[in-house]
Amino acid sequence: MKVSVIGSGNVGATAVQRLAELDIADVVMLDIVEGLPQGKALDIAQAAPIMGFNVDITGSNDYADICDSDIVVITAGIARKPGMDRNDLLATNISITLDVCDNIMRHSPEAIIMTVTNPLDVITYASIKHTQFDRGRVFGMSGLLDSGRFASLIAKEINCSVRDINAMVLGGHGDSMVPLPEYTTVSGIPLPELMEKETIDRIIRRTVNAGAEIVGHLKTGSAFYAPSAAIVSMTEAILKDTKKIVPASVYLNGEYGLKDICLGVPVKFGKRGAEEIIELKLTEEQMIALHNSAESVRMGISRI
Ligand SMILES: NC(=O)C1=CN([C@@H]2O[C@H](COP(=O)(O)OP(=O)(O)OC[C@H]3O[C@@H](n4cnc5c(N)ncnc54)[C@H](O)[C@@H]3O)[C@@H](O)[C@H]2O)C=CC1
Ligand SMILES: O=C([O-])CC(=O)C(=O)O
Repeated sequence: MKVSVIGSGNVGATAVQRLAELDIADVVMLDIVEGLPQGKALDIAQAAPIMGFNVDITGSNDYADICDSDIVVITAGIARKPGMDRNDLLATNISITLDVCDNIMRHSPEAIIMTVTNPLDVITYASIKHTQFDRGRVFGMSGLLDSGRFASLIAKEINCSVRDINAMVLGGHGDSMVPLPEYTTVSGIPLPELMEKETIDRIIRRTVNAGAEIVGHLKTGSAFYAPSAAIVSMTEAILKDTKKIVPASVYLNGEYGLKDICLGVPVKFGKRGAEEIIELKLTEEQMIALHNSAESVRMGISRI
């Protein structure tokens, strides 16, 4: 098995470290900056004897090295700084992404593509249109991260183990995301049975703002530990064909009443990538929120 990660910055390099420690695939890390992926790859490889993993880690500036990848993860691009919206990254990141897609088509045309670069849903849409790959082979990491944040905040609030929580956040990876308390459970108990609406609303507001909250602390960039964890969880589901269901940004073709857009919905992941979209029964209010989120993604799409 082989996974290539494009972009060796905070998200890319941390994802490579986590992937290496998982010990299930050789990893190529690539960046436009000379020396950066080579140095980080060497550093990670030299942790292998200490941590006990045994996969090859290659750092490169040459796309020939990504040949025959099972999965290519795109993290190349700029990250936001305080005061910026994810959409402010679009102009720069779209041209980077399309260049990366051209190189994937040339050097690893059979690969599954996981996009991470922001604004996530617009970048995923552009990647699908540009590559013309089957929609199961191009999808974005977003909802698993947002659900992880929701779950972490719930666990803190009720003082329980994060392991007992299954959270569900749909919609675009931005301010319009749609956390679903009714589909979020603690040991099988739906959240609204455990918490007052005001408490849930407060946690939802913090979940929606979680990326910006971290940008506000870091000042120089955005989150990467939880994002890389989500990348690796989805990668593992594909490589091991586990059929894990998590929310992710996929191309919708009528599901949830939406067409020709990428948006976060529950997806089953296996060896063919995004193998199946799960259609949840939503209340009218939830459906309106999802469609409003789609509208804000469409505004980004109209700019490409
Ligand atoms: N989908 C999600 O949930 C998340 C998305 N992100 C996004 O991921 C992206 C990366 O974030 P970070 O790693 O923190 O940024 P970073 O600035 O630490 O790393 C980005 C890397 O991309 C490289 N790069 C730029 N242009 C390139 C090109 N043409 N080819 C190859 N490499 C290129 C840069 O040299 C840099 O090393 C950002 O757009 C950020 O907004 C970050 C966290 C979560
Ligand atoms: O906030 C950002 O810009 C990075 C990101 O998408 C996240 O951490 O959710």
